[in-house]
Amino acid sequence: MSTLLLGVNIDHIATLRNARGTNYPDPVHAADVAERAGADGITVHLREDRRHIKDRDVRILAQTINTRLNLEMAVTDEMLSIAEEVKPVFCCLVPEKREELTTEGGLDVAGNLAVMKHACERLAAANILVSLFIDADKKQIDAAVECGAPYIEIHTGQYAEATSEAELEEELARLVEGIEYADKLGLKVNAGHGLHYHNVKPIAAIPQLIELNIGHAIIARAAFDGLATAVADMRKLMLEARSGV
Ligand SMILES: CC(=O)[C@@H](O)[C@H](O)COP(=O)(O)O
Ligand SMILES: NCC(=O)COP(=O)(O)O
Repeated sequence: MSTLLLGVNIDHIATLRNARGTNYPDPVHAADVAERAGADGITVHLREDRRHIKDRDVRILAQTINTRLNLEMAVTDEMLSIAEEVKPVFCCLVPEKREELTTEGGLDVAGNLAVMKHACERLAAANILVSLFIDADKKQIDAAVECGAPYIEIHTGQYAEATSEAELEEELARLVEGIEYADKLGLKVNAGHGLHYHNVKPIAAIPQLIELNIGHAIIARAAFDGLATAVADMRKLMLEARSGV
């Protein structure tokens, strides 16, 4: 069975820094520690309101990390221009609402086909690998194919928020069905949002998945155990699930 990659989202290192307006903790330092602990990639979400990651972080990370930068961003002209200039390896296009606490769902690619197609073409022309953050919904998966995006990231938020065993099973089944469908259509499939140490294994065991992007839980665990341990422990759980442990 193929391996499963871990992209570590370091947004909330920036949240902590910005809480006091200091220059520490620095996401650039966090990326280095995460990479040395086994992260396969670094993910940051440059929100339009710059509530955590700042432009400076993205620019320095693009020049300093040793793995792959995955820049999450809204589909706006401003963000597309930043991506074209900074040239991360991956750009994950995500929906964004100014007032949301965190990302609440997947993109409506099917309902905004022309805009999404144009964004995918702009990024592809800049040699950036595009990923569309969508729900495990066949209509959205078909639309991602139509846009020519090589990757999708399946939103696992509803699975993470399930409040009963039955709901969890139902959400997992929905994710598996969508991931299998996307894989059959030739999309490369990642997943993420709300994954933590106690819910990651069933997702990590889905064989078609290439990478999981995980942030909040790892940064929260890092406050007690240190970032290197938090990354290594998450990676261990993912790889155990992949090898059937
Ligand atoms: C797109 C996605 O699922 C998340 O990575 C998102 O970036 C989380 O945003 P916050 O880090 O602001 O919660
Ligand atoms: N795209 C998902 C991501 O980067 C991390 O989300 P979370 O683990 O912070 O919820």
